[in-house]
Amino acid sequence: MDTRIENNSELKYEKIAWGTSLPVPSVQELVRNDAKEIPLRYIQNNENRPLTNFKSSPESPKIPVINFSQLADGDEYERKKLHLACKEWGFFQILNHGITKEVIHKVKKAVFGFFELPLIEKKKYAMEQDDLHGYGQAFVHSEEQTLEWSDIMFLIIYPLKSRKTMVWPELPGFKEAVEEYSLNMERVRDEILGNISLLLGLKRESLKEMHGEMKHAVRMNYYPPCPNPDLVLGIGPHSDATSITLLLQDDDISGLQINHNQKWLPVNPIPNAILVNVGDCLEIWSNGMYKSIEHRAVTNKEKVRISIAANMFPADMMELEPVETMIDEQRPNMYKKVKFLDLIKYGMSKTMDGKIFIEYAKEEDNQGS
Ligand SMILES: O=C(O)CCC(=O)C(=O)O
Ligand SMILES: [Fe+2]
Repeated sequence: MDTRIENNSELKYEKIAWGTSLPVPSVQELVRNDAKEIPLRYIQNNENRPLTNFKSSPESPKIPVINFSQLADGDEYERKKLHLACKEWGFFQILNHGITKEVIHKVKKAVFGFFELPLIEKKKYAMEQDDLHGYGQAFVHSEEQTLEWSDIMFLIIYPLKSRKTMVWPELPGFKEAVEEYSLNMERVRDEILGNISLLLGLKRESLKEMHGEMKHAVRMNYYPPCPNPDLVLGIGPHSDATSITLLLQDDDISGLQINHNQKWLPVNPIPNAILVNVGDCLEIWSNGMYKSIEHRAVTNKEKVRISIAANMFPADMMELEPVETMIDEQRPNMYKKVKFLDLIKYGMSKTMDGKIFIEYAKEEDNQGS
C-alpha cells in the first residue's frame, strides 16, 4: 500500500512558484558512461572558461574567518570582524560553530549516498517541470543554453508545510541526517542574523522578522570529475537570491571561486568550517553596505566534489527594501521596494548569470509588476 496516498497530510506541500526549469541529462551519468568528449552543450564561451590551473599562493588574500562561539558570547571584536567580512568580502568562514563532526559526516554521507544511487532510482525524485523541488538542475530555459557540469537536489526543509516529502529520498538515515544538520544550520543562522541586525542598527530579532515565515532550503550540488575542466563550469557566476547562505564543502577538494576585487579567487576549504555568504536580500536590506558577491564553481579531472548549501529565503509575499537605519544623505536609498516573489521569479526566468536578482531591485520600471 502506498502510505503517501493513505496519509493525505503527507501529500500536502506548496509548489515553489518561483519558476520552471527544463529537464536535462544527468552529468554524473555522462561520466559514468565514460564520456571522453564533452558534449557541446556544456562548453563555455571563451570569456567564461575557468582558469583551473590557477592556484592560490600564500600571498593570495584569504577570506575572513569568524570565531562563532566568541560571536555568540557577544564579543564586540568578533562582531566588528563580521561587519568587515560582510562589507569587504560578502563571504566568511565560521569555525567553533558547535556542529559536531558526526553531524557533518552524516549529512555528507547522506548526500553522497543519494547521488550514488542508480539513475533510475534518483529519477523517482526528479523535479517536475513546473516545480523546483527535487533532483535535476535549475535555471534551464532553452535547448541552446550552456549547461553546468553538475547535478543538483533541491529540498525545502522548513517550514514543514512547504516540504515536498515525495522527493525526499527514502534512504536509511537520509531524512534524519538532513534534519539534524539543518537544525544546526538554523541555530547558526539565527546567531548570524542577530548579529547582523545589531550591526545595521536594528534590534537583534529584526532581520529574522523581516523574512516573515522564512524558507530554509537545501541545494545539494554534485560535481562529477570532468575530462577537460578548462572548458566547463560546475556552477556559473551568480549571486544567491537568499538573505544568507551557509555552505558546507568538501574538506580537501576546492572548486568554489569568488569574485573579489574583479578577480576570481579560489576559496580553499577549511575542514569542518561553514562558509557563509551575503545574499541579495541582505544586500537590499543593508542598502548595499553588504553586497552579495558573485561566485562560481570549477571542476577537476580526478575527483567528485559535493557541496551542501543551506539557503535562507524570506516568505514569497515579503516586501524587501533598505532598512531606514541604513539610509541617510551620504547613503541614499539605492533599491526599489520589491516583493520577494517578483524578484525571484524575474531571476528564475533568466539564465543564471551574475547578479540577475539584484538587477530587478535596481531596475527603474519594475514597480508595476
Ligand atoms: O559548490 C559550491 O561551492 C557553490 C555552490 C553554490 O554557489 C550554490 O549552491 O549556490
Ligand atoms: Fe551560490
